[in-house]
Amino acid sequence: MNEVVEKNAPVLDFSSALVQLLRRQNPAAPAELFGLAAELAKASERGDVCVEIPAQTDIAAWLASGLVGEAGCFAPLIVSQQRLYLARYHQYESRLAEQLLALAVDAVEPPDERVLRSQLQSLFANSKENPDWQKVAVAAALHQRLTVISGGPGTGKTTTLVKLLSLLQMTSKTTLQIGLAAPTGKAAMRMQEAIRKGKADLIAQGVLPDDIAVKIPDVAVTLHRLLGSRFNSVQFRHSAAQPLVLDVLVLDEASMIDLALMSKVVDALPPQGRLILLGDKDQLSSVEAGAVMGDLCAGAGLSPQFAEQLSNLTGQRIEAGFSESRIGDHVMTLQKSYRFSGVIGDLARAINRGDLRNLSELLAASSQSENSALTWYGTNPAQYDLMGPIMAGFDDFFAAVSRKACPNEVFKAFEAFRVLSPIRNGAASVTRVNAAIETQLLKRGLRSSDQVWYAGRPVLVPQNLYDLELYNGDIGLTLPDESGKLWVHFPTADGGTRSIAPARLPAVETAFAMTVHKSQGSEFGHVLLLLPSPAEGGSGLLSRELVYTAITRARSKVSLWGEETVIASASRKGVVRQSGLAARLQVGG
Ligand SMILES: Nc1ncnc2c1ncn2[C@@H]1O[C@H](COP(=O)(O)OP(=O)(O)OP(=O)(O)O)[C@@H](O)[C@H]1O
Repeated sequence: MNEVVEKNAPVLDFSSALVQLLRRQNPAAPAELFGLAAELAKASERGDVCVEIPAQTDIAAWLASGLVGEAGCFAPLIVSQQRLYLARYHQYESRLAEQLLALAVDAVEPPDERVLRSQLQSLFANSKENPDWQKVAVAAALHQRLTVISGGPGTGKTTTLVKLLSLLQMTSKTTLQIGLAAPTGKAAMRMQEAIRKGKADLIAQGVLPDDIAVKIPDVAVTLHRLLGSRFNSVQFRHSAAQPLVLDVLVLDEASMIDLALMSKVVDALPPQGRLILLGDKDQLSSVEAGAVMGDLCAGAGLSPQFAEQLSNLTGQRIEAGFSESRIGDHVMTLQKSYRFSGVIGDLARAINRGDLRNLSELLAASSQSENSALTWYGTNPAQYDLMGPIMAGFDDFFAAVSRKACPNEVFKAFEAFRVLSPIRNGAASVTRVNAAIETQLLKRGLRSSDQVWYAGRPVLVPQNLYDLELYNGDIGLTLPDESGKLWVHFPTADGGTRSIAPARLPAVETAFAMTVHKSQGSEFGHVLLLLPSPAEGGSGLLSRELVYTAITRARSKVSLWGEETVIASASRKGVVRQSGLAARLQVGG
């Protein structure tokens, strides 16, 4: 009988399920506690790590209920620093903060300052910046176990990394084992391509000797692969008990790494291992809970002693900053973009700063000519039939599919253009655009109406599929073999592709258009960004970080579809994720 009741019971959302569980444990607990627990569950699904507890709350009564404990207690909910946490998030956050602070104070063998000064001089001989923050970041990292390098697109994070790794190898008595990883397959692939290019550039400039270059790896893996994911388990093979066998771990696209994963990576770092994080603190936070990169960079500034040491090493005047953070000396921000000198960079900056006047001028000056780097469909966006520009954007891709070009070539053509939207459903959404494109393909005879799989169907993997070694966000392209049989090709780390039968991929989504969140860690030649108005249901999701992230995915062209008021209000709205990590890293935290 019980079984029947269970089977027919409605499926509860997380919030109701949590409250039900807590009520079962102690029905007499304070009503406000159940209320805030429900809010906490909902907030955690939005990406918050905790919620603030109202000032007048009788926390003693909550603790007496047995449902809430203080740090270190065994209870479903934890109260800490006037915040309420789900126990596991509290564990991740407090442990990560402790480990980062320990890494920050842990000394490394200091390099010979005289030698380092001359090595920096030769590596940055062509530098025209003063101060050159790339040089400062390298000089700082040589003295640290923990270094965070934040910078917008094209600010030279990878270039800086290659110089840093070469100096680490040059100054080490033994060859250092260096691991390179990124949160998604796409990001790992981009990381290794950028490192290969960075190495080649430095070799060509004559500042990276061949014997050092070979000691800098140029193969990057996903974080899940690095840590050793296990089938059906959230635990990894590598942890504090079985640390990674590495001297230096570099993580790219750190803004995409959520609290739980970051905590597990740092856990798996071996004693004496160095951690270097690269990312852009202004981008969207991770899909899962936390805002780790933003929290690590919050309130950071250089201490007077370290600023002076860096001034001596770099021969440049480095100002100390007022730091609220205990890891302020470990956070380096690269300022100058070497990629975006034109309108895309200006637009990204205007959005980031909420500079509405500049934004308005840039939009007004945009043109709808093919060659313009910024096209704006803004005056009454609904009047535009976007299918023309969208299909034109995929012209080269469809041509490559039709002439049965090799998978790598088809991938290259696909990377040239992408439609991005903040929303999955509704007008101007990912689903709507993908369906409209598939209708066009039907009209052009490139697929038949009953065909889910067709030559040229791009697909996105929406979750980790460990048995297939595919990860959330991976993109595959459906292409026929010589006999006409369809296979889905995925890029591999060695620059090739591997193919999987469509039948093994039941849950994938068509990916001509994708959400801005899923586009993180990728880059496309031309991005067409759809920004739905409040009436179209998109405004709640729009934020400065989202528009900035979307725009900076574009290498050479951005097409923007949305009213100026929508873009302006997004750029005024920063996303604040509730988290206690920044506070734990703060002076006195
Ligand atoms: N100091 C510099 N002087 C001149 N060009 C530079 C400098 N630093 C980087 N670049 C060039 O700028 C481009 C972007 O550099 P890099 O790939 O290192 O940036 P990034 O911040 O890693 O970019 P991404 O946004 O892709 O993560 C490269 O072509 C690189 O050669």
